[in-house]
Amino acid sequence: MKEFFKQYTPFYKNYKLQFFYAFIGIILVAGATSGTAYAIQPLLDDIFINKDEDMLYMMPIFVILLYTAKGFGRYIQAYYISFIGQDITRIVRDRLFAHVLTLDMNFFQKKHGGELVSRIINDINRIQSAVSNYIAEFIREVLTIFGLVGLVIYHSPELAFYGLIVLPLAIYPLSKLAKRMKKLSFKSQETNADITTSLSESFNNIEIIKANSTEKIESNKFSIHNKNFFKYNMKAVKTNELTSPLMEMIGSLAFAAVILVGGSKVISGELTTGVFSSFIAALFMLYSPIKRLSSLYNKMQDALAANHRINEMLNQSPTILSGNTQFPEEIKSISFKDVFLKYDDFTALSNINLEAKKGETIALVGDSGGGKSSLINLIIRFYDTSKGEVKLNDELLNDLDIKSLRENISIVTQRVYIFNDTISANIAYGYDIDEKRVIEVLKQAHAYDFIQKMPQGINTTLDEFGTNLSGGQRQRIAIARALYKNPQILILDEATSALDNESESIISQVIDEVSVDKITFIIAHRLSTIKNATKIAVFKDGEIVCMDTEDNLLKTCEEYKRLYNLANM
Ligand SMILES: Nc1ncnc2c1ncn2[C@@H]1O[C@H](COP(=O)(O)OP(=O)(O)OP(=O)(O)O)[C@@H](O)[C@H]1O
Repeated sequence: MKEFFKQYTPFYKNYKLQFFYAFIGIILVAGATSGTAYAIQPLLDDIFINKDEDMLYMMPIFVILLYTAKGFGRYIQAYYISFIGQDITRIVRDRLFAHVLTLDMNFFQKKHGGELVSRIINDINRIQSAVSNYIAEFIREVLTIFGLVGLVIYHSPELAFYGLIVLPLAIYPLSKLAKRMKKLSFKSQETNADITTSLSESFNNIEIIKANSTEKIESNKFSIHNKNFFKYNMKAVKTNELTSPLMEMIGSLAFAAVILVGGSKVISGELTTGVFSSFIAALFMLYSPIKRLSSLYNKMQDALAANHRINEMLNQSPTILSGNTQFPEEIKSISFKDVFLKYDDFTALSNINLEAKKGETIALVGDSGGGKSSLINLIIRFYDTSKGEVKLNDELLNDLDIKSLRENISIVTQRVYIFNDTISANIAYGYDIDEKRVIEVLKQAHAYDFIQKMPQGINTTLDEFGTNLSGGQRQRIAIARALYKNPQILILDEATSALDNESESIISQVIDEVSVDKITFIIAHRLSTIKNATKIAVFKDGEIVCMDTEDNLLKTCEEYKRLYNLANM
């Protein structure tokens, strides 16, 4: 808990004014609560017993003022405290998202999107009350307790002793309950993340689910997570709701003692009825803030668990670090020397030696899982080599500024990413929109014809998954996007797989034309796409087993011949 506040206290200095207003509200509420208990004494003694008429007119005004002050206090406290809580969570959520985006590809490959969504939305919501409301409630309840304790002691120190003596008895069971709450909060949050993960997985794979009629299986899987969530929430309710009856039972012991001792004092005339009633009222009122404090402590456990998970992510730092050298004006070559790549313990690439020069197109072929995409992962620095070096001109790739490296690389993969925005914004993604250039690259990618026919041409809005486009049209958009920034390295990973033969050969021609001043890497299963490549690297089990032109490979490389024959069967 200490750590939690250490982490969030620095935020508070930006909200001095809001805290000031909230504090006034808190004082009004705490003061008015004690005032209400106090008012019972003159009400009974002066009005009912002494028949004081002045009091009869003053008391109603006093009560109205008291409740008005309390209502006003509660309102401004609630408003300003919420403001602080909402604003801090907004900032933490922004920070967390920005931080997560800087993490390695490896992180995203291991974490489910749904889990990340759950942390950024649900976990941060959970800390919102803790950074604001709980603090305010804590201060308010403590002040109220002080006010009421002061009042009971003022009325009768002896009775106060009997009324308050049982309080320490409550500490042990309450702390047990709090510990249990902490454990349950963790569980409940984990199962909540499972639910989000399961949902996002299902919606992302809806095509496969429908095509295989697995709706029932998926909804059953979801039900299990949902049931677990229910189970832990109910356990938490069971624990949390025990606080109140427990406090009341312990409290009843105190009341019994007070009635016995206080009642006999009233009978013997030592205490007036008014003082005794005011005392009892204050004691009654006292138990409710104490109860609230302990349930606050339990709720705080939930926030601590969420914060622990948030910190887990905030404490992760990227291992793919940027160098300082800007990407060269002109690329001359990229070379791999004795390169190895491991994903955790699995060696995906070994002994890679390859050099590509400006103007060359290198094709990467081989069976699935051979390591082709892994080589691309190294060029764009989604991963770093485990051994060996990759150089661009004479500069180590790792010494280059990552942003400038990626600005000079365009990659088109089989999976096309479309953003919910206009076609021109999709093409110029990350750069200013130059409509002339957008049209130029759309023409190069043979996409302009179908886009012209759309209602608003290049200003037509695409939906997030590009569902208003065919697979081939989406790929052309992706190719146009890759060409837009005129990269020095162009990577096409199965980029033309969704195109028909005719379109593919047209696009291949375009790529041949644009690649004269670049280094181009092409991964393609359709070998017709790569026949013009400068050289073809044949991958098998993470190694390049042959590398040459197609003609030579057909003469010398058994593995290529096998692939070639397979493709032409
Ligand atoms: N992020 C990763 N973590 C762990 N293993 C991985 C990861 N990415 C790839 N692999 C493994 O590395 C090996 C090479 O994968 P890679 O994607 O480079 O093959 P590929 O030749 O591009 O295959 P395909 O033609 O199917 O795209 C495979 O066995 C794959 O399971």
